[in-house]
Amino acid sequence: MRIAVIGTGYVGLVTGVALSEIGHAVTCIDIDPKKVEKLNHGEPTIYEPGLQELMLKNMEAHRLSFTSKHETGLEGAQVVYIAVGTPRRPDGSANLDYVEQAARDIAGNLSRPAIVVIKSTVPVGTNDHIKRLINSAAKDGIQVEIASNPEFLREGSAVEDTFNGDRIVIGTESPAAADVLEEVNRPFGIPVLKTDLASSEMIKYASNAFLATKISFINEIANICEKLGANVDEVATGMGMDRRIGSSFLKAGIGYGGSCFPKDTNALVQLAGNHHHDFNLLKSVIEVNNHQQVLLIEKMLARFGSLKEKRIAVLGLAFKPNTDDLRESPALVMIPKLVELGADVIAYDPIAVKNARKVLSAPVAYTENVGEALRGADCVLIITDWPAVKKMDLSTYSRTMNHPVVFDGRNCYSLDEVSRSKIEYYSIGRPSHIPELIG
Ligand SMILES: NC(=O)c1ccc[n+]([C@@H]2O[C@H](COP(=O)([O-])OP(=O)(O)OC[C@H]3O[C@@H](n4cnc5c(N)ncnc54)[C@H](O)[C@@H]3O)[C@@H](O)[C@H]2O)c1
Ligand SMILES: O=c1ccn([C@@H]2O[C@H](COP(=O)(O)OP(=O)(O)O[C@H]3O[C@H](CO)[C@@H](O)[C@H](O)[C@H]3O)[C@@H](O)[C@H]2O)c(=O)[nH]1
Repeated sequence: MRIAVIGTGYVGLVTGVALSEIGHAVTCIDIDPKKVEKLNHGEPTIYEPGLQELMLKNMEAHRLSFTSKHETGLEGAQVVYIAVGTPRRPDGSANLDYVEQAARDIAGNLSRPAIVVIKSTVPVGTNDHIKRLINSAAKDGIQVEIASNPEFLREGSAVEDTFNGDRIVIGTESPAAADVLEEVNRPFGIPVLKTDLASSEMIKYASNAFLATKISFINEIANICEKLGANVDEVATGMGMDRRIGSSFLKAGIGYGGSCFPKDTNALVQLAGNHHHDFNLLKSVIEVNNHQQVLLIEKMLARFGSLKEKRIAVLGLAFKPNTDDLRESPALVMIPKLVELGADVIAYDPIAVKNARKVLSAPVAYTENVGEALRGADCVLIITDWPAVKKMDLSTYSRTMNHPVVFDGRNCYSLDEVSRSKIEYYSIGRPSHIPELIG
């Protein structure tokens, strides 16, 4: 099948690479010529384990190419994926400007009838709107069918998720279009759910909202555990053993970040509100998450009285490990707050420092070496559960820091291990550890 993918962000690039890997001829189009130039040199524009090898393999096999010209990329395409951004507007709703522009680009350049597949996360009704937009503006009256095919990959494990997903959702108006897309995806060997457009669009928002709800739920349980002396990790393990509940997304911490959960939960609240439904449950999920991001700073203030001139080592900037993405990372809320409180911050991340320099204006020192961050620090704040942090021997803290006081936003260490160490330790939803003789 001849396929065009519009957008080479996370979703567009991984989709394009994966579709070429299963044998399709794919051209990825991006309006950013710098991205296209990099891609044409075999360099992915995102950090994603396993992506570059697959990309190079399929470029060499002439199944995968990149262009900044819609006319070239759309030439002969039978299926066109839209995978452009749908960022949050100030009121929380999804901004559809990029999707609409992609639709106009398709209308102006398509050379044959095609199925247009929206992979971007879009509010219910968008597929319908985009189909009308393309068909009313179509060059030479060329008409398209529309399909919703939401993406469920996670950053940091995008390649793995794409080839081992739980389901592929295909929403269409016509069974014929659904059959074509089922055929396109057949080599993945993943169960396909064929449904209508609106339900498909809703499955994406409902899935992200549900996962975010699980996280805020366990974070609230964590906050109660702290008051009662229980250990949230034990509680989550016990809950997760019930197959009706499931063990995933029950890891308590400083809250969810990333380019999707914050944006999509807000968009769903807004979408419901537009149709006179007050989505109170989801509003609370968002509120709990926002509060969770500052709770550890409150604990730091309770411990030290003031953070003025305290040297704080922040471990992790990315919103989760295995990505250099900082979009909606708790670091973007917590670091400026620490600086505002007068702290002297040195931030460690193995791969996200370059991106942090672009988006964090607070005066912060950066390092890609965890030891350098710890040297002479008065306390540590763990924001991302990077393997290098999780694997660290706890004696490193007591050997290198001024005072080994650790505020762990990701529950990286077992309390057993901590109790045998000399560190003073505060985590989420678990008893603190305060050894004797710490200043
Ligand atoms: N990032 C994720 O992990 C993830 C996972 C699932 C779903 N999604 C959804 O997928 C969509 C894309 O997300 P992303 O993170 O890949 O976005 P992104 O912003 O990283 O990338 C979008 C790309 O599209 C390009 N673009 C914009 N308009 C264009 C046009 N008219 N023609 C060609 N290129 C154009 C941009 O230059 C950019 O490179 C969003 O709706 C998002 O919610 C994202
Ligand atoms: O038990 C957990 C699980 C996750 N998180 C946090 O939640 C955020 C999101 O994590 P994750 O879901 O792993 O990453 P994303 O790449 O944002 O993926 C989510 O968002 C994507 C975009 O819509 C979807 O495609 C994925 O299915 C969905 O998992 C991160 O800050 C994690 O630290 C927790 O705090 N506790």
